[in-house]
Amino acid sequence: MAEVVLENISKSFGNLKAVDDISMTIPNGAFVVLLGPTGAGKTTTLRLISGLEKLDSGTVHIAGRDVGIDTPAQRDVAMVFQQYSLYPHMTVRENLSFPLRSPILKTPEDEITRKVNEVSEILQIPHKLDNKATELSGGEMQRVSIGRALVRDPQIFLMDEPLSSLDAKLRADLRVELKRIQADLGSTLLYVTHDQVEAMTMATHIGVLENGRLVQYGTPRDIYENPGSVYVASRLGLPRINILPSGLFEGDHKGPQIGLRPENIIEGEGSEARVIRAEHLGDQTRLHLDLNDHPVVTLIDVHQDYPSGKVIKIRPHNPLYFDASGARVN
Ligand SMILES: Nc1ncnc2c1ncn2[C@@H]1O[C@H](COP(=O)(O)OP(=O)(O)OP(=O)(O)O)[C@@H](O)[C@H]1O
Repeated sequence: MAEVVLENISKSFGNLKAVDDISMTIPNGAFVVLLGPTGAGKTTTLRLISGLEKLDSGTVHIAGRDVGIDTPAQRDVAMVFQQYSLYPHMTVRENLSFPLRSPILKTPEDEITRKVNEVSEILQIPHKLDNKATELSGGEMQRVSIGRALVRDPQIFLMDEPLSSLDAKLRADLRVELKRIQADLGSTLLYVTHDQVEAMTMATHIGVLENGRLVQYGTPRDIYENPGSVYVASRLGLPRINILPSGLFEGDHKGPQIGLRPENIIEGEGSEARVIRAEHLGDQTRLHLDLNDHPVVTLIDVHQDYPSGKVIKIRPHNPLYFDASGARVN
């Protein structure tokens, strides 16, 4: 496992800057999550590190070595894609063994058997080991794809939404397993996801991408509590942070836009808001409000009754402030 350092890396497709001057260090043993909407440049960043895509400019160092001219195989990275990439004519066991049989690794047979069995247990597919890859469901194929990476001991794992095609229960199980494996082995991992829960629970660091640029890089807590912009603040937190004109609330304000997460809204005093509806999600209840023609979403006590049309009062508590362009000001 190794530290990976990106220095000023860029990649364009025609006129489009898919990755725009990104510099970041992925520390040895870190679990780094890249967050950003579709098209932000997450997959291209992974492909540049793996060598599947060629850099326009900048450098990638893996374990202190510039890998600029190395092939993907020479870089010794293990990549898991969103779409499964298995050998269809091979069994699950053969698919999982394949990476270990490379002439470079020369893994002994008993070691291959041990690794394949261990990984199939983790991924809950030991009963499918002798099935052909074509005889698996989509979720099973995806687990075998993850397994093909996990049997190896690469410099870095690069994973592109590896859990997105799985059902909620399996996703939750594998989230815990992946984090455990990474922590046990001290693996270095760069992981792309749209799923906030995955990002908050697994990451040691989060990098937020916007139009090919890295706009913030820090711990999950830092990104949540100290976002540098409306854009970053909107990446984490469910329901999403409410961004409103500050003038909707009385008092002095540090900027023209106020950012309110549910924990920043105090009920019972302040500005009047009308209840649109309460959404009962089981473990939480979301309250949709209309505040002077601005929608506001917050959380309320599960047991309280909020009929539509009821008027309540709300006021900010320790809010975030942003300027007109969306940059943080407090
Ligand atoms: N081979 C390519 N040729 C042309 N344009 C490309 C190519 N690969 C990516 N792009 C463009 O580069 C931009 C970044 O794409 P990328 O796949 O890195 O985004 P992403 O953040 O991973 O998005 P998603 O969440 O949808 O996977 C997009 O606008 C995409 O259309």
